[in-house]
Amino acid sequence: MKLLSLNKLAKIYDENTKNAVSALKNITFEVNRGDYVSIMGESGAGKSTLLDIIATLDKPTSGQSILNNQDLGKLSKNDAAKYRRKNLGFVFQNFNLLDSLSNRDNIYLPLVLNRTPVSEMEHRIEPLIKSLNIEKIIDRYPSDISGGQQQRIAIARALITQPDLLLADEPTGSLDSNTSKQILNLFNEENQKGQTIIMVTHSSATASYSKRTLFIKDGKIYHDIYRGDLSLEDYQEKINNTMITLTRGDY
Ligand SMILES: Nc1ncnc2c1ncn2[C@@H]1O[C@H](COP(=O)(O)OP(=O)(O)OP(=O)(O)O)[C@@H](O)[C@H]1O
Repeated sequence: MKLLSLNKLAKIYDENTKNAVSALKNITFEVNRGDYVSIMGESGAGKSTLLDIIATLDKPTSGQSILNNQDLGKLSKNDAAKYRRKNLGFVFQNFNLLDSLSNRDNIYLPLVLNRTPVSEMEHRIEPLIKSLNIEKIIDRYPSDISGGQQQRIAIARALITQPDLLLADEPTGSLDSNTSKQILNLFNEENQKGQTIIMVTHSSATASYSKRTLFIKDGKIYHDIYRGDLSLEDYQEKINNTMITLTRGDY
């Protein structure tokens, strides 16, 4: 079932000035519920711009981004903030946890902002504590735990609102390769439980954990590949080969 549709999406920064940058051009694709899509491309290709538009942090110059029948470009700033808190979860490269709050309170934060009753917050955090293996650190503070543990707390914070869509921007960019694998395995577990995920990454190893990889080049979709029955290694090789042809196309 379709969750997200991008229709002929374009973004021009500083339109009608001599500094105009055409960051996205005619982007059209759909994401189904339960999909796990990674977005790859060289620096400056338009990945962050695309993620910002899907995240309702920015608006397209033309075209539409429709999530669950809601045209995101039509939301006012206030409504976009409410929509984000209710329907989207975010995981960032640098975790973005608040040091002044305990890990538990960091996880509760989006629910506090949504005025969720305490009993409901306690009910929702329990399965996350178990599945993300954060029992031992839940009442400590972000500055007292490792990067991988901080990312687990950040994932719990993103999932506690039970978002339609989890958006991740280089979620393993600050982690060593073993810890990255653990975090990516957690994403896979959540995806197997039905969580839809879109993840921006520079790393083919990271992208190989997803079910589908979209390649962006110069603001356009260059390629769209599916893992299908491929092993992690074979899928990573396919992603690497696509990145090589994408890069070579410059010359
Ligand atoms: N706020 C802005 N104002 C003007 N131009 C911008 C702005 N943000 C991005 N751009 C330009 O839009 C294009 C796409 O940038 P974007 O940040 O989306 O690329 P990216 O693929 O995410 O790159 P990276 O991998 O380096 O983060 C680039 O040419 C960039 O310079």
